[in-house]
Amino acid sequence: MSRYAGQSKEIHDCTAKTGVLLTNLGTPDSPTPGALRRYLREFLSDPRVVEIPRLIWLVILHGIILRVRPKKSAKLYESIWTEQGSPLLVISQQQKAKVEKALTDKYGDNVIVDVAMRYGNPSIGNALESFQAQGVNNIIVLPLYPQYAGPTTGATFDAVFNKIKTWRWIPSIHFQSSYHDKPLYIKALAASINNHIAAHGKPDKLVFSYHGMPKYFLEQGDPYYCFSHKTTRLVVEELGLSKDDYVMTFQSRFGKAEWLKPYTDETLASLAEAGNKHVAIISPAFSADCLETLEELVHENKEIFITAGGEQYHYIAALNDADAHIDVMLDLIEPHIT
Ligand SMILES: C=CC1=C(C)c2cc3[nH]c(cc4nc(cc5[nH]c(cc1n2)c(C)c5CCC(=O)O)C(CCC(=O)O)=C4C)c(C)c3C=C
Ligand SMILES: [Fe+2]
Ligand SMILES: [Fe+2]
Repeated sequence: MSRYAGQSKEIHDCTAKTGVLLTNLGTPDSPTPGALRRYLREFLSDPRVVEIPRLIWLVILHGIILRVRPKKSAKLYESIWTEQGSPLLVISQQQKAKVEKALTDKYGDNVIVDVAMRYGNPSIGNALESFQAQGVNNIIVLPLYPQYAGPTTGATFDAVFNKIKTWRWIPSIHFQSSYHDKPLYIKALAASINNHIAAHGKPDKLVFSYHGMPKYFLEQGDPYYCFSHKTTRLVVEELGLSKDDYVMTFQSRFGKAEWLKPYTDETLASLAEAGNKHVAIISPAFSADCLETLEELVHENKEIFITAGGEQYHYIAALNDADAHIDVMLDLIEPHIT
């Protein structure tokens, strides 16, 4: 058996064919403790995600976390699960269908589009194998994380490299590392906030809540914190907001280490205690609604705000498969189609 995977000679002289791979983080196959254990084991074993010394982490992961967390997380996933499956996967498939339609309308079958998850299914490896079998010789990888972070975008590129390094013929490949400051993305967020304000009125505070990460990632040189601040600054400028109109926070803490601050839950409680009655919250780091928005932002944090004296709490949905969001993706993809 050969060391590298090759293709049949028939596709060696085929015309240029581009494969566009949209990716997101991953989600369990079902909202059950067993599926959660498999998913969390793969996700949390990745050194890109948890960087504490390997041996110590594996003891904590297998000895404590994988015994406790799957049951707790399964209940949360159950509360957001839909008939079609996990919202993150369902929305990712809707995004893929719209991007595929726009690109095939314009480029015919010279472009194919697929969606994959970094952890769990559908896998990045299978999507790349399918590209290879279809004679793709130009690959565009678009991880749907607007702000580059090692644990998300970096980990995605690892998976792509690991697959492609087994191929005999390596195609042209474009990785979209970040798009936190791209004008169409900023305008799409601003328009979504404006639509929300038109429907529900101007909040006392607009909260920009980003998925958090341990502070040591920032100290070791990860740009996510700074990219997130840049996104907020550009959206605020686009909306013409003043300093008192908004706050920026980080959510979804996990584990004992210090994470990026200020924390979303603590900030919401202080905002209510300080007399803010009405907040609207948006989470620009999520390109699709998922557990961290539909459970944590829609329910958990609302309860915190209302219990602390707040009255109106609104979550502004992720850009999901909105046309303006599909345009953001097309704008990132099209320059790299050959
Ligand atoms: C353990 C550390 C974690 C880091 C670092 C982290 C970074 C990070 N994550 C996202 C986006 C998503 N995270 C999601 C789920 C999720 N994240 C963590 C932990 C870390 N994330 C856990 C343990 C989980 C699983 C859910 C749970 O058990 O609580 C998801 C998927 C949600 C879904 O619907 O399936 C996304 C998307 C970003 C952008 C990010 C960057 C800093
Ligand atoms: Fe996460
Ligand atoms: Fe969470």
